[in-house]
Amino acid sequence: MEIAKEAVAGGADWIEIGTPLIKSEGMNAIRTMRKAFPDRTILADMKTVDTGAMEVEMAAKAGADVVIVLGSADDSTVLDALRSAHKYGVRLMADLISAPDPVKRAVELEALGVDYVNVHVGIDQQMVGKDPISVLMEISEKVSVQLAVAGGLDVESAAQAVKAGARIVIVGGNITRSDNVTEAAMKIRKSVDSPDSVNIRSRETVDQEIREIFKEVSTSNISDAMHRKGAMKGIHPLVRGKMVGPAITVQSFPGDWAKTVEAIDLAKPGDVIVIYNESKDVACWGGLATLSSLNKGIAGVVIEGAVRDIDEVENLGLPIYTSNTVPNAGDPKGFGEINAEITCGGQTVKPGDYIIGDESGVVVVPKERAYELARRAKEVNKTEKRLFDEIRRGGTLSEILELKKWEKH
Ligand SMILES: O=C(CO)[C@H](O)[C@H](O)COP(=O)(O)O
Repeated sequence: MEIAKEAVAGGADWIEIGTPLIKSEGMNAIRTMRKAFPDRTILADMKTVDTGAMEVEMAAKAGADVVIVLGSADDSTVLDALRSAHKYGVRLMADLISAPDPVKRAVELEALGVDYVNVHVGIDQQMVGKDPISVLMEISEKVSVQLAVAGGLDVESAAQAVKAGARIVIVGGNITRSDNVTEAAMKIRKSVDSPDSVNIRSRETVDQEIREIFKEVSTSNISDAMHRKGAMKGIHPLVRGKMVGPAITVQSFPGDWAKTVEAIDLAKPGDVIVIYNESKDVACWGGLATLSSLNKGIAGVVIEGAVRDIDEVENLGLPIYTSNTVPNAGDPKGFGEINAEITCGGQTVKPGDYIIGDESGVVVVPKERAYELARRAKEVNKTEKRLFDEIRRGGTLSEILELKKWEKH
């Protein structure tokens, strides 16, 4: 309710009751919003896939103005939903989320008679890099039904969507999980009203985007996004500083520091050297290796094993995370391997996996899922910002999360 009030203050015309809210609170979510916002259009995202007439009737009687049916539902469901919508005086929007051929289906849905077609890329799909704008452009050339668009829209993509022909712009997380909902809604409003005034930046490479996001979020955000996995055990910051980069791995052996130091020469600027050395009593890393790493532009070092020359490495400032410190080193014997799969801090690390370190410790993100997990961590980060904002206003975490209600039963 607070978020809805703040979004309306920022210029939102419609209030969408999202599917998760409908699933957790049922039709009462629609009734409550209807009562609180008598002059706003209430959109009920039922995502109906069967019993179209019954679900439209429920939402309409609770106070919705527009009800969403899944575009990929059977024609019989869409048609019966439409009959019910006409009977109860509401409008029907068909949502193209996950439709196998969205362009073809949009044409069919227009022919079936829906009031709106929503070109929608779902939240999970956004996390793997999909966005709705290019499909929207294609669809808007083929239909004249009013088009809505949704799927991770922000100030820039909202403007692009309007220019591509969208009449309704549905924005979720970039408003609802902002730490200033009113301001976020105002910015979207402005971009929808004057799309030509918005400067569209060119996109970074995927690797740049991953690094940028991991720099913005915390290791705790990332571990949450990985369902509490990915954190190294027993590895702590020795020289503090945010560290982000792909791993170059080193498997070394007690008393030997040859491979740990040779890895510096193989590493590229921005890499993180991740070392497993069995010995907690003989150092495999020290001040000279640290200075060499700085010369190569390495982002940081993680060592399950021991580091020495602590005064020097602290002064040099390269982020180092380790399990132990000792004064004595071994010798460069030459055992071990560079860029083999290793275990460090209890986590499997492959070359190229993303390694992120901060005050809380180190997490490992498998390279195959780096983009998705960066995006998901950013969502966790946004949610936490919103929670901080609500707690600052005087609440407590358990009140805001309704912890008792949502404990596992
Ligand atoms: O229907 C939804 C998810 O299925 C969302 O409401 C819609 O995608 C808008 O949210 P966001 O802008 O965060 O994608």
